[in-house]
Amino acid sequence: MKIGVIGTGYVGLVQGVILAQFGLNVICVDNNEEKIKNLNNGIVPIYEPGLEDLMVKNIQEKRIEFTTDIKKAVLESEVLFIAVGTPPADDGSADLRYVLEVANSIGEYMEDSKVVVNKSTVPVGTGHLVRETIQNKLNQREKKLDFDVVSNPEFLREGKAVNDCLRPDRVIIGTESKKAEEMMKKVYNVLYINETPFVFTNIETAEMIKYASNAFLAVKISFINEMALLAEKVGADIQKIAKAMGQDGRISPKFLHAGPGYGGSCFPKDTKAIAEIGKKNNEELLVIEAAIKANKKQKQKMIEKVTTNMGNIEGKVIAVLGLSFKPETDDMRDAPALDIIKGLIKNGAKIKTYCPQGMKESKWRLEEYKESIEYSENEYKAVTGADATVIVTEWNQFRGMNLRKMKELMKDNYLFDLRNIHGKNPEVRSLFKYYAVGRK
Ligand SMILES: NC(=O)c1ccc[n+]([C@@H]2O[C@H](COP(=O)([O-])OP(=O)(O)OC[C@H]3O[C@@H](n4cnc5c(N)ncnc54)[C@H](O)[C@@H]3O)[C@@H](O)[C@H]2O)c1
Ligand SMILES: O=c1ccn([C@@H]2O[C@H](COP(=O)(O)OP(=O)(O)O[C@H]3O[C@H](CO)[C@@H](O)[C@H](O)[C@H]3O)[C@@H](O)[C@H]2O)c(=O)[nH]1
Repeated sequence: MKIGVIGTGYVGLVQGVILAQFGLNVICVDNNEEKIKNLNNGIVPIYEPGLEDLMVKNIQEKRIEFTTDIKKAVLESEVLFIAVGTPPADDGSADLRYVLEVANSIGEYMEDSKVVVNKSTVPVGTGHLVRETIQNKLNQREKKLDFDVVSNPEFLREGKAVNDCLRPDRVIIGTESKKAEEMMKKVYNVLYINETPFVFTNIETAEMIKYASNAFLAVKISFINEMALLAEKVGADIQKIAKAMGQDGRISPKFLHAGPGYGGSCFPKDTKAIAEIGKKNNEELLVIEAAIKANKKQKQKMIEKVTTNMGNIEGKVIAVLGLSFKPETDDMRDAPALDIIKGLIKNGAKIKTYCPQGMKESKWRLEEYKESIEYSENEYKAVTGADATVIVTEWNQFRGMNLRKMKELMKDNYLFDLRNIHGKNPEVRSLFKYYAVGRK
């Protein structure tokens, strides 16, 4: 069976490679020529651990190919995955232009029956919009062709995407067609026969499962962040609170790490998108809206933590360690570090920074502030001469830093540990003026 995957970003590329790894023949399409050129040379354009090796292996075994030619992919594939971006529009709703562009191309080029699978995160109702778009194109071409639409949302986490796709917690298949359902069982045969839980449902439910899952996790993070702010005020310890809460199986310890607020290409965008869906359907989603507000406040609180504890930061040098929104990714979309750096610069600070993967993209995202930012070769160079160090992202190499050396290199000894990674080190409080999140 040949599978077409349209869009080779964080989701499409990983999905394409994993389907090839499952033994299917895959053709991946992107309209970004440079991306396709790199992929054809075995170069993965993103940082995602484990992906390049698996991709190269599948290229060599001739199970995966890359092209900019969407017509070829449509003609050759039985099943077509749509995995293009759904970025936020100005009002926070999901911008469906890329999804519908692809649906249009499918309608334009298909010559036989297809199963069209939506992997992008999309508002409820998009499955039907995709169907309508394809059908309109077929009508224009005066073609009577059979096709099915399936919603198959993706739950991979960046940095762990390969494992998440190889061993998903569950696979959601939303469709009204029995034939399409059977086809999807074949696509995911390796998972289906190996006890991965499958949920078969209608398109609307599948579409909403994705938003509900992301929104729930975002609410959980905003909740623990709010508890952290209170813990600081009353002299409690958020890490002990989270651990004890998590020991209740109904709560679970996951996603209870207080920090600088959630970021990334999904939680910020998807919480806003589902809040908009609520408004459009006259059902205000109060809990999710509160989580969005709390997340904005959390980032502001991190800036205040630095300014109030250091006093005036005008002319001070602040080392920011970690730029990407989480470790093991180069993704800078909605990374809290961006807001924190901007806030510190607006208060007069100069920034020295280092991130293992986020620096290239930060340079253009922070272009406007470039006079106030110096990018360093490593974490020790970044802290050299700094009045304060702010750890924004918990890359392992920052966990393993030699704190004595760090202190010696710094000019003053403020350490703001926004991920609570050094709190248990007995030396940290004697070496630094140490500030964590959610504990004194
Ligand atoms: N990134 C994640 O961790 C993640 C996880 C689950 C779901 N999602 C969802 O999956 C979707 C894709 O996310 P992503 O992070 O992979 O996005 P991305 O921006 O990394 O990749 C999208 C790709 O689609 C390509 N594209 C756009 N229009 C095209 C067209 N008409 N034809 C061919 N290619 C086209 C772009 O060039 C880009 O390479 C989004 O809806 C997102 O919300 C993302
Ligand atoms: O206890 C926690 C857990 C996470 N975060 C932050 O939350 C954000 C998102 O983290 P994570 O969920 O690990 O990363 P993503 O790669 O954005 O993955 C989320 O978004 C994807 C896109 O929709 C989904 O597929 C995944 O299931 C979902 O976890 C990051 O800024 C984290 O630092 C915290 O602050 N505290």
